[in-house]
Amino acid sequence: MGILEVKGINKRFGGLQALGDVNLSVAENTVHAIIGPNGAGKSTLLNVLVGKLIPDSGSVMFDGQSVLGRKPHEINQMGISRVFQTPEIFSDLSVFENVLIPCFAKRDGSFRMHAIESVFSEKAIHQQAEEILADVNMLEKRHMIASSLSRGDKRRLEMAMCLVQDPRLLLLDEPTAGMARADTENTINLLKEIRTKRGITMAIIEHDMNVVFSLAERITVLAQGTPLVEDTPDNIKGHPKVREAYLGEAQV
Ligand SMILES: Nc1ncnc2c1ncn2[C@@H]1O[C@H](COP(=O)(O)OP(=O)(O)OP(=O)(O)O)[C@@H](O)[C@H]1O
Repeated sequence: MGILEVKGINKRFGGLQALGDVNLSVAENTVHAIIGPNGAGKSTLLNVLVGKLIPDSGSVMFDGQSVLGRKPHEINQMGISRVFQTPEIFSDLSVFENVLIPCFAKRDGSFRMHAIESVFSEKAIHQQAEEILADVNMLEKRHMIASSLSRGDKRRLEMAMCLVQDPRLLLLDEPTAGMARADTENTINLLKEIRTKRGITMAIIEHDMNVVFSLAERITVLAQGTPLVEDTPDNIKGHPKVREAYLGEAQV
């Protein structure tokens, strides 16, 4: 039984069946890639998982609890975080200030403080922000303005902000889209580090097969809204059904 269990998901947009009977099981503490040609339904599936889209039928269970019908922020509080193609950071603020924002938001969202406790908690929050920046190897860049970072480091910063919430499942939507090689490598290493240090389960949508094969332990191939094959990267490589699905696109 996976930490994420998707069963029989169907989603239509008018006459178009974007998802047709999608089943997916993501095991805890693994990196699971969802790949497939353009229009296969990958983003639609991700949007269902984070509560942005309501499917016509099916179920989504996270750690034994139903996700469907919950609002995106409630799903986030359950421990599911999504990372978008473009890092969501505050460009005009420093690296450190960026990480302080979710730290304070977490404190203020969880309980009210008396003034004296608030002062102590502020120290603790600064320490927490430093620890998280150290975790993603960004402590030395804490005073830099976020807009001046490389794309790979922007991704590192965003990931630090995301880690404040202590997610158990990270959903990554093409995390290296549009990146130069060096930034892509930076991001692959970042995700490997987070996986090793924190054991966070990851489901990743990605077109770059180098990224997929560097990170994934399981791969599900979607085509026309339906899972074609689910297997290990070695078995997916050169799989005839996968080649057929990708005909005319990037080689797998
Ligand atoms: N809001 C929407 N309204 C109508 N059709 C949609 C909507 N969102 C997606 N679709 C259609 O559903 C199908 C699946 O789209 P989706 O974006 O999930 O595919 P994808 O696998 O993520 O593709 P890509 O790799 O190009 O991002 C496509 O045919 C798309 O045009």
